[in-house]
Amino acid sequence: MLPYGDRWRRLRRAFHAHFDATTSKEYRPLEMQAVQRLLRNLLENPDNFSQHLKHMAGQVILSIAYGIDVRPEGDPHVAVAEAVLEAVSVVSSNSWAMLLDMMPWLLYMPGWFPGASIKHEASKWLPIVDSMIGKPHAEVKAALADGRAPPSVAAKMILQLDENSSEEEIWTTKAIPGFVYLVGADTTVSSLRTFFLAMALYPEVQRKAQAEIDSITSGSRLPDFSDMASFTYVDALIKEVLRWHPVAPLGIPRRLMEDDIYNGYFIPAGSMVMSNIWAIMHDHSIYPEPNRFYPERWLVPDPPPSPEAVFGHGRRICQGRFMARDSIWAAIVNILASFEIKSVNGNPPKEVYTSGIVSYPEAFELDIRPRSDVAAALVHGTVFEC
Ligand code: HEM
Repeated sequence: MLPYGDRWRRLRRAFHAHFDATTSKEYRPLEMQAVQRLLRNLLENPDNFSQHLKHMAGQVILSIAYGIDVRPEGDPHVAVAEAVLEAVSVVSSNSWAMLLDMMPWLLYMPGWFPGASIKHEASKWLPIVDSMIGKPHAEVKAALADGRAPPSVAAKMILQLDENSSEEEIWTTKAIPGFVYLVGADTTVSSLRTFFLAMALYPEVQRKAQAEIDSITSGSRLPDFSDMASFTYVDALIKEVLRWHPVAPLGIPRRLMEDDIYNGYFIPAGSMVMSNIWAIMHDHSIYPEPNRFYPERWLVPDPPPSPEAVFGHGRRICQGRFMARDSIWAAIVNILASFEIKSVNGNPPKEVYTSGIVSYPEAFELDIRPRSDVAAALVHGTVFEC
C-alpha cells in the first residue's frame, strides 16, 4: 500500500479515470459475458461453484484490465492470478502484511531472527506477482505494436505514454491493471460466496427475490442491466449481502499522519488505525438483529444508511466500488433467475468465516439445480462464446 502523498494522489487519479461511476458502466457487457459463462459452469458442474466464482471474477478483471479473452477452463492467466491471490491470502491471514507494515526492518533481518520468516515468504511469492503483472502487460504492448490489441485499461494507458513520459508514468501503466486483480477479484468472490451461503440459510428470502425477478422477466428471459431500476427486493438483498458479512471486516490498515485525540485518547502520529467495518455494519441501534440476514430492513419508509461503509471511507475509499457493485449485481440476479440454491440433504452450511484482510465463508457444500427446464435452456441459449 502506498503511503499518502503526491505519488499516491497521482496513482489514485489515474485509477479514477478508468473506474469512476461513468467509465465503470462501459464494462457492463464484459461483466455480463462473464456472468453468462458462470451460469453455464454452474449448470454443468454445480458442486464446483466456488471455483466458478473465481473464474468469473478472473474473467471480468482480465478482460477489463488487459482485454484478455480467458479460456473457459485452464486459462494460464487465471492460474497465475489465482496463485497470487493464494499468496496474498496466506500473507494477510497470517497478519504478515500488518507485521511488515509495522516493522519493515524485518525484511533486512537474518533468517534466524524471530519474524524474519516473512522475508522467505515474500521471496516465494514476489516472482509470481511479477509474472502476473509483467506478462499480460508485455502481451498488450506486443498486440498494440501489431495493431491487434482489444480495448483495455492497459492498452489505453500505454497509448497515452510518449517520449516525455516519466519512469513513474510507465510504472503506473503496469501497476494499475495489476492492482485491479489484486484488490478486485478476491473481494468479488467473497461477496458472492456470502450470497450463496445466505440463500441456503434463508430460503424464504431466495423465494421472494425470485418472485420479484419473475414478475419482471416472466421467466422467459434472463435479467440484464436495463432491469436494474426495476428490482427493489433484490436490491435490498444485495445490500444485505454486503452488510451481513463485510468482505474486509477491518478495512485496510491506515497510518496517522499527525497526532490526534479521539474520545479523549491521544493517538500519536505514525500509529496504525483500523476501521472496524464489521462493528459499524452490526450496530444494534441502526441494524436491529444484525446477525440476521434480513433484506426487509432496507425496505421500510425510513431505512438505515446504505452499507457504503463496507467500501471504506474518506480519501482512501474503495475505487472499484462502482465496478464491484455491477459485477455482483449481474451475478446475483442471474443466479437467482436461473437456479435453486439449497442445503445438501437439509443440512444447513455453517456460517464460519476465515480471518484476514479479505474474509471468506469457509468451504461449504450446496445443492444447486436449475429452477426449471426453461431456466436451463435460457442459460444454454444465451452464453456468449468466448
Ligand atoms: C465487494 C467488493 C469490494 C469491497 C467490499 C471492497 C472494499 C474495499 C475496502 C474496505 C477498501 C479500503 C478502503 C479504506 O481504506 O477506507 C478498498 C480499497 C480499494 N479497493 Fe476495493 N473493494 C471491493 C472491490 C474492488 C474492486 C473490484 C476494485 C478494482 C476494480 C477495488 C479497488 C480498490 C482500490 C484501488 C483500493 C485502494 C484505494 C486507496 O487506498 O486509495 N475494490 N476496497
